[in-house]
Amino acid sequence: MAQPLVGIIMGSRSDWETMQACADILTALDVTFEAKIVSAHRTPQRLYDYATGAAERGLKVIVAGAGGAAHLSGMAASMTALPVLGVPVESKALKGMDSLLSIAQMPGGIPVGTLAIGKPGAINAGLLAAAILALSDEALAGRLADWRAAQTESVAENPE
Ligand SMILES: Nc1c(C(=O)O)ncn1[C@@H]1O[C@H](COP(=O)(O)O)[C@@H](O)[C@H]1O
Repeated sequence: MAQPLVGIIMGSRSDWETMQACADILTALDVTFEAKIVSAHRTPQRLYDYATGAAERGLKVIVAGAGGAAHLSGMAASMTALPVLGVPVESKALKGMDSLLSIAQMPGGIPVGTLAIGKPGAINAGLLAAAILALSDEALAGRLADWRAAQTESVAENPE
């Protein structure tokens, strides 16, 4: 199996429905990734092992999706120098506002690149991870440019 460059982690299996959109984009762009359930709250040792070992294992970007009190991305970012992108998963009680604020409002010094709530955020996390990797991968930069051109092409000018 090819070396994964992006690590998609999520706090619960219930987040997969959202985070699959990130995986789909990476697949479309031919970017290797892995997807794991890792929780700061429920599996703290798994998170510690994952984050501290990520760079050594060859990952280049981590995308972390979680909902509610979403500590996953911030805690991951505290333990690795890799870029961490946070996807606020929509929560039932507060529609993802809790997830968004707990991911975005990091203290200065430990950044998490925060995306939009839900699937749009998961899609954009995939695109942003690809854009980061494309800085040092010309072929991927070309695939990303093609993807964007196809998207532009698909937008009709007239509403009917
Ligand atoms: N926010 C976190 C973390 C974390 O931040 O580490 N671990 C699980 N969770 C979140 O709890 C929500 C409900 O989880 P369940 O559906 O398993 O009850 C999920 O959206 C998950 O991301």
